[in-house]
Amino acid sequence: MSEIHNYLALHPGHTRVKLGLFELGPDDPFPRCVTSLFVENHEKIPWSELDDQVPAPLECRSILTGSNQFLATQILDNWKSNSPPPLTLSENSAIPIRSLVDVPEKVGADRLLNAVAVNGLRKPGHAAVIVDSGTAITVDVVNSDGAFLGGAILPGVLMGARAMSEFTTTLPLIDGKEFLERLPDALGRNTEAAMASGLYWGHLGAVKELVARISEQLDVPSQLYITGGALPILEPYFPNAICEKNLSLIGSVLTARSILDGE
Ligand SMILES: Nc1ncnc2c1ncn2[C@@H]1O[C@H](COP(=O)(O)OP(=O)(O)O)[C@@H](O)[C@H]1O
Ligand SMILES: CC(C)(COP(=O)(O)O)[C@@H](O)C(=O)NCCC(=O)O
Ligand SMILES: [K+]
Repeated sequence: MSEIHNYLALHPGHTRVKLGLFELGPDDPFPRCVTSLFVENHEKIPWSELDDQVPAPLECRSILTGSNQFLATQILDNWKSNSPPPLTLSENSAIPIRSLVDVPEKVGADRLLNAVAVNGLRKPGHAAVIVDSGTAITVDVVNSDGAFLGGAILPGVLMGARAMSEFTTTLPLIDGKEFLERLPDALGRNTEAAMASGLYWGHLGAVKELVARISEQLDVPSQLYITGGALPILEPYFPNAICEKNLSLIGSVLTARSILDGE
């Protein structure tokens, strides 16, 4: 009987560390999520919360990926002494995807991992457009053969808020949590409200425009996948999209299997 493995995936981004525990058999197209949690970068990883659910160290394969190298090194330095160190990715060529871009090694591993996950989930014969709205926003494409074609990179919502206050002498720093959790009126009647409107609705508009323009270039039907911390903002406006908060973790687990099983 083929063996199902447990996987612990950690993905430090520029805002949060995403962690998840998954199960995956050798022939499964994608892993089953047992549990996942997201920890703000300034907070400690609550290992004790996971301890009940994480199997004994030697029975669990672990992988550490992510766009934030600084945080990845910190996690590695503080790795639990009774567990074997996690698999890390020193180069993109270890990620099981063909990359048809100018310089494949320069692509953020997070973008390729999302694409690997989508290749496990995608309808056969369909291409996919992948939106990851996090610290930065990426809108990428995999073609119907599963190759990564590149896409667009733009500032994330909170980065935009920070930039407006840093690059002007007049605009305040508005509280991200507040405006992201309450739908702003498009017609803002004071500075803060106008900034909240621009950031919120501008983010939605930018993503819609990029998805439309990129989809137009595809010669086969495509599916839309959305992930990232701003997923709750986008989800209501893309009723046909597949929304998956764990996309980068799923891609990490599929990558770990491909490396460890030498597929
Ligand atoms: N409650 C929220 N609603 C909508 N968007 C949010 C919320 N909280 C955070 N965000 C957005 O998500 C981003 C963090 O997303 P995340 O996927 O964790 O980042 P990273 O790209 O670094 O992995 C924030 O910078 C912000 O733009
Ligand atoms: C664009 C990114 C900063 C996104 O990072 P994130 O918002 O997920 O933390 C990351 O994918 C990256 O550093 N990319 C390198 C350049 C490239 O992908 O071409
Ligand atoms: K992102």
